[in-house]
Amino acid sequence: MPPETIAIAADHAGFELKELLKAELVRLGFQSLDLGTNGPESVDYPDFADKLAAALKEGRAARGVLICGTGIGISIAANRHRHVRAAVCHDGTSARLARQHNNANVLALGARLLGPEVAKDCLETFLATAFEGGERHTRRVGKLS
Ligand SMILES: O=C(CO)[C@H](O)[C@H](O)[C@H](O)COP(=O)(O)O
Repeated sequence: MPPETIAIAADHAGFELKELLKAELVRLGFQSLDLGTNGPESVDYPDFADKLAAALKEGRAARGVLICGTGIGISIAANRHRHVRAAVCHDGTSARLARQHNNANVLALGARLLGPEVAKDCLETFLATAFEGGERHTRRVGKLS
């Protein structure tokens, strides 16, 4: 079976962490779909959230990672798309619960807030954790869309 493709995008604040997490994705056995930005020049995070939302909608990836300075702006932008459930995570626990309870399909990270090891832990946990399902979580997630 081919490796699962994970879409990844960032603004200028998240560019460096995106590069690091791309390598981490390969180490974890995934393939990355890099949607930019491709350098440290200032860009607007909504543009990259929109690119990732489009990739998910078109089936080019089922899950994604978005990075800006705090994870906040880019997650707000991504969550304007009905098919996106983007969760800003700060540690392994929030990443695990974002999957188990919220069935989040996008991990949002703040590159100016997290060290590389914590960011890698968020990524690995997010990708390894399944939605818990069950009546209450399924009902609540259903109400989101
Ligand atoms: O949207 C944000 C704040 O929630 C992100 O952290 C952005 O990356 C940040 O606003 C970019 O700031 P800059 O001063 O333009 O580098």
